[in-house]
Amino acid sequence: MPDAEQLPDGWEKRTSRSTGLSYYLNVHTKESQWDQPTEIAKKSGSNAADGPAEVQCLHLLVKHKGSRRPSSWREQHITRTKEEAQLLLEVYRNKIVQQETTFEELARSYSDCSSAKRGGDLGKFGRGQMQPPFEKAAFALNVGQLSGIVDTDSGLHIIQRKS
Ligand SMILES: O=C(O)CN(Cc1ccccc1)C(=O)c1nc(-c2ccccc2)[nH]c1C(=O)O
Repeated sequence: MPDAEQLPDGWEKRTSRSTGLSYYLNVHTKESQWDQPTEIAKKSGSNAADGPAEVQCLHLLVKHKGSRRPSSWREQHITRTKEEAQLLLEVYRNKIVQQETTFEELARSYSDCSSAKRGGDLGKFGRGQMQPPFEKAAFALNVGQLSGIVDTDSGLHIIQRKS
């Protein structure tokens, strides 16, 4: 059983401002996770030879009033705050982790991205195609893994890598 305060290299323990819950931040990829890490934090893009040329991911985007385009198929004028968006995504993420529903079902209903109609499926993409924070998080995922909350100019996302 790992010592409660002893974290593997590359991780920091943080507290969510919206929920007060503790989470863990990978200082290299800036990606967060709820589960206490047991392995050294993965470095993004550590070696092109080791990373995949492209990945296929699902994502669920929750926009907020600070998003670059605070409008979507769901809501013409998005006024929620970033904190409210974070809270929503934490609820969605927990539902997926608890297997109460599927990523695709939630994305289809609640994602503010046009990919909602495809269950959040973005298809395959390579490096240089997505916003840097999104790319870093997506390429740091193992196949099947669910990201923490990822912050881009479009809004807040959770990402699941499919291949
Ligand atoms: O950021 C902007 O200025 C406007 N965008 C970019 C956009 C707009 C329409 C379709 C795809 C991307 C979005 O806000 C946006 N970003 C995304 C996005 C962001 C990261 C990864 C995948 C999709 N989807 C959307 C959308 O409306 O559907």
